[in-house]
This record gives sequence, structure tokens and C-alpha cells, in this order.
Amino acid sequence: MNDFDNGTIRGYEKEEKYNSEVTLKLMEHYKAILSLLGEDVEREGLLKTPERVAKAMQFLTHGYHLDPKEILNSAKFKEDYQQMVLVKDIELYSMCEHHMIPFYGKAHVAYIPNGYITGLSKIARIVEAYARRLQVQERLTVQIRDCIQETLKPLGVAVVIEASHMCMQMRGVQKQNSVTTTSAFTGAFLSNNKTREEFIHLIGLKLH
Ligand SMILES: Nc1nc2c(ncn2[C@@H]2O[C@H](COP(=O)(O)OP(=O)(O)OP(=O)(O)O)[C@@H](O)[C@H]2O)c(=O)[nH]1
Ligand SMILES: [Zn+2]
Repeated sequence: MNDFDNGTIRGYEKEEKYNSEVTLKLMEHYKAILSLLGEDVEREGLLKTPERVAKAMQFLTHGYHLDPKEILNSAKFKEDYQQMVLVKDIELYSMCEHHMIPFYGKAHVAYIPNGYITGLSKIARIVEAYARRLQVQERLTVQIRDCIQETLKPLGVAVVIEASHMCMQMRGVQKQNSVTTTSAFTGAFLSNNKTREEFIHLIGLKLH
């Protein structure tokens, strides 16, 4: 068990949630970065900034310390229900691995149980566990799908993520309104058009 276990993201307001050795090292680096960017690191407003950033970055990447399969297994229940279970509009905040700039949006996750269900909150927790890392949207989508498929072995899994990438909004190509949609399916969502269409209808995705 380390400070980040239990599949929890709560408790980050508490000092002991941070690894103090890592925080100190990150602080040194962020102080140097601020200086390289042309700032006066001794001015009052910036005195605590390296420490704040060091902690913020640890929070934004705390998914590395979570085990998503363990999260699902911790609430895996035997149940005969064999209809679609959909958790939609799960908000997510991640960071693109190319620029370390946020991308944010929502995930829609569905599965069709095959003997086992999981606690609904655990679906949102695994989204969180994979999102709170440096990511590309495509990999995030597939990781969520594979985690559910491999842990619950359901009849099918569907994951759709709609996200805006700030690296495309505030820099680079500077397109404010583009939304990227990615999807990943297994089982019945691949083989049965009706099942996939029902999912797409339920999440309200507009296909052009
Ligand atoms: N496929 C994919 N690309 C992403 C994601 N997040 C950011 N990117 C893209 O990663 C690419 C990196 O391209 P590079 O040409 O190496 O970097 P760059 O010169 O900063 O590119 P620009 O953003 O076009 O200025 C860019 O096209 C980004 O839009 C993501 O989740 N998935
Ligand atoms: Zn980027």
C-alpha cells in the first residue's frame, strides 16, 4: 500500500498524500524552469509556486499509482443481469503527453455483463485512474475498454470519449471549437450493429 492506493483521489488536501522527497525535487526543477522562463523566482507571488506546481503535477498524474483492475475487482459482484449497463457523461481531465497541456471532456462507458457486474462508481474511478496520467486520447479510450473486458469478461464493452485539447486551442493550430471523438468496442458492440446503435443513441452522439 502506498499513499495513492485504495483507488481514491480524495485526501489530496492532506500533506501526507504527497511524496515529500518527490515534491522537494520537483520544486527545485520548477524553480529553475520559472527562472528560465524569465521570472524573478524571489518575488512574493512566486515564492510558494514551485511547491504548488510540484503538488499540482503529482495530483494530475496520480493515476500512475492506481491499479484500475484492482479497483474493478474490489467491487465485482455475481449477477445475472445481461442488458447494457451505461455510465455516460463521466467528466475527465487528462494531459496530452506531447505538450503536457490539458485535454478535457467526457467519457461514456457501457458493458453487457456476463455473470458479473461492478460497482457503478468503479467505472468512473477507472476512467480517472487512466486519465490522471500523460495520455493520448486514443490510448486512454482503449485502456478503459481493455480493463473492463479483461476484469469482468463481459459480453461486450463500449467506450466513447469526446474531448477538447487545449494544446490545439491555446497554442499551435488554435482551433477553439474542435472536439475529438474516439471509440473502442469489444464483443457484442462490434458484432451486433443494433447493440452498437443503441449505445450511440443512448449517449446522444451525433454522427455526421
Ligand atoms: N492522436 C493524438 N494526437 C494528439 C493528442 N493530443 C495532442 N495531440 C497531437 O500531437 C501532435 C504532436 O505533433 P508535433 O508536430 O510533434 O508537435 P507540434 O509541433 O507541437 O504540433 P502542433 O500542435 O501542430 O503545433 C499534435 O498534432 C497534437 O495536436 C491525442 O490525444 N491524440
Ligand atoms: Zn498536445
